[in-house]
Amino acid sequence: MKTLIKNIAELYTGQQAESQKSQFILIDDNYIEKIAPMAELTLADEYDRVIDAAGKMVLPGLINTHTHSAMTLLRGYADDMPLDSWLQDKIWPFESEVSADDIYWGTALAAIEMIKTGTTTFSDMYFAMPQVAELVADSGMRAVLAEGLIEANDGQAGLEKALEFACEYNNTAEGRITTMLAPHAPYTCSEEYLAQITDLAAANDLAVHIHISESKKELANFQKDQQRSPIKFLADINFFKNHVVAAHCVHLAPGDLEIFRKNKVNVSHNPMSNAKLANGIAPVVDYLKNEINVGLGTDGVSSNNSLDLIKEARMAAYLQKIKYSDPTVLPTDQLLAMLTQHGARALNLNNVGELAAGKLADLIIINIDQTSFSIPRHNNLSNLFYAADSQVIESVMINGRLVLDSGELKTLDQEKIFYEVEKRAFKIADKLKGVSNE
Ligand SMILES: CSC[C@H]1O[C@@H](n2cnc3c(O)ncnc32)[C@H](O)[C@@H]1O
Ligand SMILES: [Zn+2]
Repeated sequence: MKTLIKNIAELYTGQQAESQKSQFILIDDNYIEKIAPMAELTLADEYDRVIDAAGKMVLPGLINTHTHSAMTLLRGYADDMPLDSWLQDKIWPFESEVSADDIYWGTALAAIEMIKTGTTTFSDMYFAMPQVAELVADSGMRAVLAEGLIEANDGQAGLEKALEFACEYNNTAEGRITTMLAPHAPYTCSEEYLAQITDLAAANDLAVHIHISESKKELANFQKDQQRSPIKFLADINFFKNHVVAAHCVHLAPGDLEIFRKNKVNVSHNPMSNAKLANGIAPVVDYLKNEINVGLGTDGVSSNNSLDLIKEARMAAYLQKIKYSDPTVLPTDQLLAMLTQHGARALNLNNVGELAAGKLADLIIINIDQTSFSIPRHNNLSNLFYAADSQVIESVMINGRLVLDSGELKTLDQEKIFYEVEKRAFKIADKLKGVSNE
């Protein structure tokens, strides 16, 4: 099937720094065949369906480099707490009651939210990955999936299962699913466990997704117990020999930046979660100055509490401007690059993050014509990042398929998903209330 997106008022391809006016995109099944000015559209450009993008801006689909999708089940369940007690007293007890089916439905709710806010790819570290993969297949989304490993809970059996999942599901769902290994953090996995994961990742050509240096306490505990930072500890065990996506990376010790630069570590910056849990503001400007690749992530919905990457980018810009007392840092073109090309690089995805002939057709169509946020149109990217809400996202195409068409979800049954999530989340919360009241 061939699709023509015509009359695009403003197009950001990611390949050219500047936007282009009045363009068309021709898509052949899941690949972009051609992008050119409308004046160059000829009868030779054949197509089966047309999307009229007059008054619309088209961007590459947005990429969430770090989340725990099914944590939608915990939205609003545990707020305003510090990381360690939030995890130990509220999140982990709740998660111990969550079933594989609950995770399917929680991920479905996440997919609704991601699609409606323009996310086409997400990187998930959570439990019950076969169910997450099923939802990804059903929803039409693109995802990088990894079974999260906490050594005390998962041990060797969990590691075997995670590896089996990664090998079996890599490149499935028409290529929309790729996989990684995901040790949770250096404070929940021992040196031996992390070394074993490092070797298994290398042997199976898998990238690794992990939380690192999220809180001040994590850095202080490591320095007390190990006389080195978590990043130096990981470097010492050769953890960075694989492609690594490191979430958070808020607190660095001297030398850590150089370790990241030398080893080409990819940082997933999660400003909303870092702010809400009061973990601090990551030194993103320093990462960028050192040519360290930075993508954006939302983290899970219990520490955010949404999956909206436009909001995330806005928060990233504001916090970096404050941290460095410099309003020029993280301008809107940089935000877009972090959400698209840099995110794709972080996730080891070569064919998304940019719009060009030969790339996969993952894109979003934004209304810049009839929303108050979009007028006046001095600068549409500025309006998107500094003014808009997700209402401006009109259509979302993933792998050449419209999953949101003029505001209508095409792959997911929203009513059923809302019902299932509400029912399942309350059931777990009620059970835990019973336990703590006894
Ligand atoms: C082993 S699956 C992932 C695991 O991580 C937990 N989690 C969610 N957010 C954070 C965070 O900000 N720091 C550390 N761990 C986090 C999640 O609840 C799962 O248990
Ligand atoms: Zn996380």
